[in-house]
Amino acid sequence: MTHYDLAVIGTGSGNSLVTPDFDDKSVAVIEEGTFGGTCLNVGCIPTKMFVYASDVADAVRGSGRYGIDSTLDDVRWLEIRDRVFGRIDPIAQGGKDYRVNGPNTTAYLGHATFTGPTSLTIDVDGVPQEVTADQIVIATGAHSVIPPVVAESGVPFHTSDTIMRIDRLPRSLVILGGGFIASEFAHVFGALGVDIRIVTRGPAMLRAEDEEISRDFTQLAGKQWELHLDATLTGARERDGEVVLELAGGETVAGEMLLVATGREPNTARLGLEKAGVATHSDGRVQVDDYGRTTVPGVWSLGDATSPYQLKHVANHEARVVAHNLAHPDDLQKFNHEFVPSAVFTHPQVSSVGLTEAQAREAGIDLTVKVQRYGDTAYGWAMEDTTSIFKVIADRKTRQIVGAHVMGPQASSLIQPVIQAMSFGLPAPEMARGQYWIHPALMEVVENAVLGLDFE
Ligand SMILES: Cc1cc2nc3c(=O)[nH]c(=O)nc-3n(C[C@H](O)[C@H](O)[C@H](O)COP(=O)(O)OP(=O)(O)OC[C@H]3O[C@@H](n4cnc5c(N)ncnc54)[C@H](O)[C@@H]3O)c2cc1C
Ligand SMILES: NC(=O)c1ccc[n+]([C@@H]2O[C@H](COP(=O)([O-])OP(=O)(O)OC[C@H]3O[C@@H](n4cnc5c(N)ncnc54)[C@H](O)[C@@H]3O)[C@@H](O)[C@H]2O)c1
Repeated sequence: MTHYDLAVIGTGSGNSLVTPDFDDKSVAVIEEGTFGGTCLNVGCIPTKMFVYASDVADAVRGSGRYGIDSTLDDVRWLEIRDRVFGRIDPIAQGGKDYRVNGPNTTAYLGHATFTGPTSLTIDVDGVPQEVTADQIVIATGAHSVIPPVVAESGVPFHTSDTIMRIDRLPRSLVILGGGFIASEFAHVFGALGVDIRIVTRGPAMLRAEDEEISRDFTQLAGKQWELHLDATLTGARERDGEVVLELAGGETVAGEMLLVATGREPNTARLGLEKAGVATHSDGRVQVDDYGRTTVPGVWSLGDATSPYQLKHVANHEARVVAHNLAHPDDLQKFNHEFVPSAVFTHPQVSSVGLTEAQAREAGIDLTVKVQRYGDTAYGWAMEDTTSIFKVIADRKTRQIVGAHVMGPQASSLIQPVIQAMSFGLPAPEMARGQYWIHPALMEVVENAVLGLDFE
């Protein structure tokens, strides 16, 4: 039995908990998979590197609009893939080496399970290692949910963990799901020439977004990809080297490969939380208070293991707060989840922060709403844009922006000034008038959106 000041389970955002505050302390860092966790290895970073390549392919295809003739001659998939992982894999390996050989940390490469409130057993290649710690952090992330119909059918399928490493592009890809991961991979593979067939149970894509954005995005998605909305999956089988999904009503959708993107659930089921007394929500997320404390003193949690957001910037924020709190028990900081933005790096990009229009109406806010079309600004003319929108929603009484929802090029960047205004309580008129906006930058879309709010 080895005792530590701190034990961290999971090396995604958990890896950043070993701050200089722990320089003279002993820390166990435990990882059963690839060092660096989801975002680095199978999430944000590789997906966005692929998205960039796919954006370039789309730009080539679309160049005729500007009087430039070009043809997309070839897509060298293996080079695209190896550019991504040639960059990422050494970072994961370097991170692991640093924890294995670095100062004051001991790396345990195996699956951790609680045996009591302050004790863990770690299965390292079949050999149990017993560890106790004054403080333990559960930063175990989440994994893809596989609907039983798919799991029990025995058909081969990919998840986001495996699809990026395939050896050749399929002719066609069936994607089950219509959320973040489905939309991003539809763009990645669709732009590289794969026929995309999306099967999702809802009536629209990206249903968690503002209704107008979800509706407009679904329309554009339908022009790029084959969409099967309102689908109930009843069976799955293989036929002539293809995977066939069977839907209620008798329709079938077939493709050379299947990607399952039907949500992610927290990695808490095989953690022995009941032995520690750590309580979870009904969906498996670890229960924490505003400081990241679980129901057991000395046990903390952060990121996808506990958060409803499942976003890397949230996991990183929570890690910063927990890192502080671990070392400063008399000066605890709170998580700040007030204005959590998100972006979907699909085609076109989508981003959002704050309340949707429907949520704001439901909250009884006296609203002013402006939908600014990119195409009605100078830069939008340069882009020949006809579909992109920046929607901003404000409270007429307080003059504060309560939400923004964007669909179009650079949506993930354009939304940032609104996030800033909301976070620092800057009223919309001051935001619009109190600073210069570079003319004729694309950012004028934001300026005009905020100027268009009606506070009379
Ligand atoms: C395809 C995809 C794209 C994404 N893109 C974005 C994006 O663009 N922007 C964004 O903000 N978010 C994105 N996300 C979400 C983001 O990746 C996650 O929110 C974030 O990585 C969660 O970090 P974490 O530290 O909580 O968990 P993770 O990074 O998942 O780390 C948890 C670690 O714990 C380990 N572990 C689990 N259980 C145990 C155990 N019992 N013992 C030992 N080790 C264990 C796991 O192996 C894992 O390495 C994406 C996710 C996916 C899947
Ligand atoms: N850019 C980003 O920030 C980014 C990118 C990828 C993933 N993520 C994170 O990962 C999380 C998980 O992504 P996701 O796309 O798997 O989940 P999601 O919750 O975004 O979407 C799941 C989709 O699957 C559909 N679905 C669920 N069960 C189904 C079934 N049985 N048959 C057909 N359709 C079904 C849902 O209706 C929904 O459209 C996201 O919520 C997000 O937080 C973030």
